[in-house]
Amino acid sequence: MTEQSPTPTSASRLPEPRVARSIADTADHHLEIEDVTKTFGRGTGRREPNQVLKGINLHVARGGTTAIVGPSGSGKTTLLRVIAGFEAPDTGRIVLDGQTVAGEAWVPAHRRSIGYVAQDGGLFPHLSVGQNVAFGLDRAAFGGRYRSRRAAAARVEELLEMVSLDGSYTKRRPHELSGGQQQRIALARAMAREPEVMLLDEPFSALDAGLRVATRRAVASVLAKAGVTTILVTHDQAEALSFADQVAVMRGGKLAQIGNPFVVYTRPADRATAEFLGDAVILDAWLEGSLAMCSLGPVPVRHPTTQGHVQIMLRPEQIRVASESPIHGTVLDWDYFGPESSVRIKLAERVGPFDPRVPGGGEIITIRHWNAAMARRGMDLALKVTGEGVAFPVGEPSSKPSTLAE
Ligand SMILES: Nc1ncnc2c1ncn2[C@@H]1O[C@H](COP(=O)(O)OP(=O)(O)OP(=O)(O)O)[C@@H](O)[C@H]1O
Repeated sequence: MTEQSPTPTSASRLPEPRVARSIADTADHHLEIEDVTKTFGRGTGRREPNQVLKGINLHVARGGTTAIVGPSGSGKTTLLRVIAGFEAPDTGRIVLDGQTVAGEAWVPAHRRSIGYVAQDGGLFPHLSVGQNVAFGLDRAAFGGRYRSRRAAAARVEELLEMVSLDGSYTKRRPHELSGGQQQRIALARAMAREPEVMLLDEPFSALDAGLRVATRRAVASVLAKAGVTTILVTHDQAEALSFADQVAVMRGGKLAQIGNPFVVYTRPADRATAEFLGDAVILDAWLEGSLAMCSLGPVPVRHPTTQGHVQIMLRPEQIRVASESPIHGTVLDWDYFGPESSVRIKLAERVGPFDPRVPGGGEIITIRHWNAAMARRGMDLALKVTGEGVAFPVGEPSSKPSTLAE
């Protein structure tokens, strides 16, 4: 099967997720989520019950950053709300700092030492910036440290400074601020209670590309300095990979893979995860030992779990244009993105007698190249693969709609 083959797409046909060991397994756990399930609409009204969380297991290391990434409707926000205590799980257990907060015991949201920043920031439009931040300040808490007006005002200024906004902002109203500034104030308000865990629910999604990166960096730096354990929910794979030291890929109410960003990107557990986390070149191959023979030549595979006929996955940046190589392809077309181009190439067809162990070639692949000038239609390119591929069993469903599958 080439990248162009139509592939089954319905979520129900996706394979059962395979959960890799988490890097948090060996760390000091701040948060443990064990076998958590949640169903909405059970026994109420005419709606069918909808099981949104189907047995979630996740360990979060103290002071670490975890990104939960997955397509829309996969249950990410529901999981955050269960962690925060806004929803109770049906089964399973949540342990926060060694204390069970959901399961055999129940600790309400306001007693969990968890901060929450929503997608739109959720600032009160009728209150000034200072009043919004002060709202998060529990003046009776911390032994009444901020009970006096002056102490509270000083603390508000300190919190604004923490998110790189000076005291002149206190009198402004939320509508007088940029989206990025509003998100930083929402973070300051959530930080006012000095939570040990911060939950961020797509807080950067409404910002434009440049502001998004800058705000994400600023927020990450504030949380890291304060040593707050952070969980970010996003459907943006690049954001998840760059923000977190642990990425949990969610699909259909389950975690398909948990691991550090490099591992989940370069060694995805299955084809759907591979395609969700970035562009993937998927080719038919014949695997013997740890070497897969495909139309791009022999490609090493790390820890193969199967042999014989497989599909091999490479990232486009692993396929380079070489000055000399026995592997050839012809440029079909390209998309220019400024710093690089996406180049579509038809691989040469193999000549010679049929052999099931040697792919026939002719697949269409997409690679990336920095030099737009080299991409001329009909041009012959010599290609070579760098690094290792990942082998999947033949016929593993794709996560892409068939109309988008290349
Ligand atoms: N309170 C609720 N009552 C009934 N159904 C709900 C409720 N909250 C969420 N759902 C359903 O649960 C499913 C998962 O929703 P959820 O918001 O957790 O997904 P998500 O992965 O965060 O999606 P998105 O990225 O679009 O925000 C959806 O089908 C949604 O309609």
